[in-house]
Parts: sequence; C-alpha cells; structure tokens
Amino acid sequence: MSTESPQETVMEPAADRRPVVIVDDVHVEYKVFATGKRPSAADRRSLKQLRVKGKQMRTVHALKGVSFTAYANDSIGVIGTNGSGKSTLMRAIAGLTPTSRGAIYSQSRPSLLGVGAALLKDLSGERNIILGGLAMGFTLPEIEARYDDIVKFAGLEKFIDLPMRAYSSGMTARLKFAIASMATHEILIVDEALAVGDRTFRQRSEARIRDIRDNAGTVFLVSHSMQSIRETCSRVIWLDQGTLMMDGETDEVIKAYHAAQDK
Ligand SMILES: Nc1ncnc2c1ncn2[C@@H]1O[C@H](COP(=O)(O)OP(=O)(O)OP(=O)(O)O)[C@@H](O)[C@H]1O
Repeated sequence: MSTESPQETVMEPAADRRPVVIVDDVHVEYKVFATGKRPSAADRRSLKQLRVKGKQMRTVHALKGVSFTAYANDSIGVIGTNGSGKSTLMRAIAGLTPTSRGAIYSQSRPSLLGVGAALLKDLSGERNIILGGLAMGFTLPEIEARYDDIVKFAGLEKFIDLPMRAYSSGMTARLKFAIASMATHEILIVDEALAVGDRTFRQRSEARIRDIRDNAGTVFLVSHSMQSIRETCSRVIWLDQGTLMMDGETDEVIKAYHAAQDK
C-alpha cells in the first residue's frame, strides 16, 4: 500500500506556455490642458504653438516602458496605487488607448469586461440582456438559451423587469458582469468590476474567472482587493508611477507591495 499523501501523487497539469499577449516597451502619454478643458479643433491645430508657449499643455506619462508576456492559462493580477497606470495598461492591451512608443501583440482580440457602453438605463434588465448579447454578436436564439443563467448569475430574478435606473450600482455591475461573461473570452480584462458587488457575488465572479482561466483563457484582474487577487491570480504585476516594479508569484509580489507601502 502506498504511504504517499494524495498531494504528492496528484500531478499538476502541464502549464500551457503559449504566449498570448506580448507587451513590449510600452509608453502611453496623455496630452491634457492644465486648465481641464478639452482642446477644441482649433486648439488641436495649434498644439505645436501651445507646446512652444508652454504651461497650458501638459503631458502625463502614464506608462513608461512596460514589458511582459502573458501566457495561456495565466490569470494576472494588476496592482498599484491610484494613478500608477493599471487602467491605462489594460486599455492599451484592449486596443482602446494608443501607445506612444512600443508595441502590444495579442493572439486574439482582448475583451475589456464591461458592455456598459451598450446598456441603456431606461430599459429593463431583461431588455438590456438582449441588447448586450446582440452587441457582443450573439443571435436572439443564442441569447434566449443563456438568458436564465445570466439572470441567475446576476441574482436579479426579482428585479429583471425593472428599468436599470432603479438598480443600485452593485446590481448594475452584477448585470454587466453576467452579460459580459456569457461570451467565451480567450483574453479577458476585468478592471475593478468586482469592487461594487457583495461578498456572494464576488465569490461567484471569482469562480467564473477561474473557469475562464482553466479553459485555457488568459485573465487580467485589476483590483485594490488583495483578497480577490489572491483567490484568482497565480501571477501579479505591480505598477508604480507607470513603471513595472515587479512581476512574479502572487504572494511574493503582494508582500513586496505592502512592504513598500508601509515604508
Ligand atoms: N484620459 C486621460 N487623460 C489624461 N490623463 C489620464 C487619463 N487617464 C489617465 N490619466 C492619467 O494617467 C495616470 C495613470 O492613470 P490610470 O487611470 O491608468 O491609473 P490607475 O492605476 O488605474 O489608477 P486607479 O487605481 O486610481 O484606478 C494618472 O496620472 C492619470 O491622471
């Protein structure tokens, strides 16, 4: 009879080390008016002049040469203090913010979680599920087949016929997450979406993130909750003032991040 403990006999599945996203020396610069006004068309034409005159135009260097490779099956937590560049990096990976230098290569189109833009506050949750599904490219019968699961996942059975403007921010976030996660994503970016949900919903969402990862997907999770990061991510990227401070095993990076904050 073997005396080995079950842990010793269970083989870890071989990690799939297929590169899925390559971020190569990425810089992002935002040009903003120090006055807070958006530049008008005329201003944009004379940007050069403004730069010469100085003062009014300001450049925010949000990412300063970030490089790393994400692999299939990776779930990567992205941490850092406010304004460190996390959302900018995610938007750049999703192709929503242009890089000013460097390049991002990805194997398929990353989805930034949030079908928010497609949803309408005056429509009921039910109508929004249909709208969000159509916006993601599903047909009506495909949406119908998933409808009950989405409502159940969002925990909105009693509220699904009410207009979305009657929902709390947590309920809205739950509906968005439920709709967005009905699609199978090869590369999914979740930016703080779990922050507004309650504990039960957070756990359900974390389980879904793990499912995506286990099905060879790659997940990026931006969060200030180290608990969410610990429960879903095997790897963490720590950004500070637009630079990559550390990229490594979850506990190690969180420990270093906390140590730096305690200083
Ligand atoms: N659209 C924008 N125009 C100008 N500056 C911006 C814009 N978006 C972000 N920034 C600036 O870029 C820097 C990085 O911001 P970003 O939102 O990426 O940080 P973050 O780490 O996600 O912060 P948080 O934890 O507060 O969400 C900040 O200095 C911010 O002020």
